[in-house]
Amino acid sequence: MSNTPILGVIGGSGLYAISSLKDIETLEMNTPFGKPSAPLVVGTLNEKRVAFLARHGIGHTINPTEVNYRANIYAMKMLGVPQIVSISACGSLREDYAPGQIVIPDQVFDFTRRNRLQSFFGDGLVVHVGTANPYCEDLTARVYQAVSQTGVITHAGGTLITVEGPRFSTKAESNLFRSWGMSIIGMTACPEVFLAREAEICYVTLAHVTDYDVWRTSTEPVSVEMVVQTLNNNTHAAQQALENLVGLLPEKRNCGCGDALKDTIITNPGLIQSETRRKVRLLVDKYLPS
Ligand SMILES: CSC[C@H]1O[C@H](OP(=O)(O)O)[C@H](O)[C@@H]1O
Ligand SMILES: Nc1ncnc2[nH]cnc12
Repeated sequence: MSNTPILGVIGGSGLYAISSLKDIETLEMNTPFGKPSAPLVVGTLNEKRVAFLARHGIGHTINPTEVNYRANIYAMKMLGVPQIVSISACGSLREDYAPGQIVIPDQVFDFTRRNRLQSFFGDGLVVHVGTANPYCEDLTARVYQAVSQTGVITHAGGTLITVEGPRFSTKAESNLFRSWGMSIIGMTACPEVFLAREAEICYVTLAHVTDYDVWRTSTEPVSVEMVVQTLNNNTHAAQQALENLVGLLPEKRNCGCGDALKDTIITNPGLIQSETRRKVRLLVDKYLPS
């Protein structure tokens, strides 16, 4: 078996480890963008190597604004991970997406405010990556199949709005997001999904619906207790879905994610500083003259 992980899993609130991983290696990593949220844990799941990372750190010490999203995605890239599933706790902005169910969104809306670092590039290297369809459609189909097999009610599609947090929304905000057609709400999808695209890694969010946010008059407003309680009832389903998913992953990707940076570099290669290039070598070397 190759030691290169076939799948990366970024676990969010309530998912700090994959209990069924075997033959584990724990890797303290460093990247040109700093340290990831926690050591990466590589282990075997259903006969395939999988890399796991706890987004908020062990013991949940890092809030959504403070997560070093660039280091987390770059660390996955350094391991050679071709596809990532993000597990995320989300509020529902629709009546028919109920707590306890799972949503696989197909769009995101970035409503973050605190200037989260959105790109690996800059410093004299200008890159404009396409994000019209931010989620990998091939991986989405497989994740949907894997989750459906668990028996949990699963919804394909919907727009995930990312708010800055760490506070939950006001009723005015929640109702506005509903009027905009948003389906679910979280605090971490952006910029993670965009950085995965720049790293040419397929990316999908598996969203656990944990609450109805604050808009629904007949329901208590979201609280941490509510989120944790719903997640605790659902952790087993997420782990089972991951086990199913590794059995459904292709040996070779057939989507376009692996070439996402093709024709996106607009800077004259002769003007790129060697220090800048060195930092993102893993991402751009195949597109630049040596
Ligand atoms: C604990 S409630 C709010 C918190 O939960 C979600 O985290 P993640 O997306 O990492 O599962 C949400 O985005 C907030 O960060
Ligand atoms: N209602 C909510 N708003 C933002 N992030 C969340 N994570 C879980 N529920 C949430």
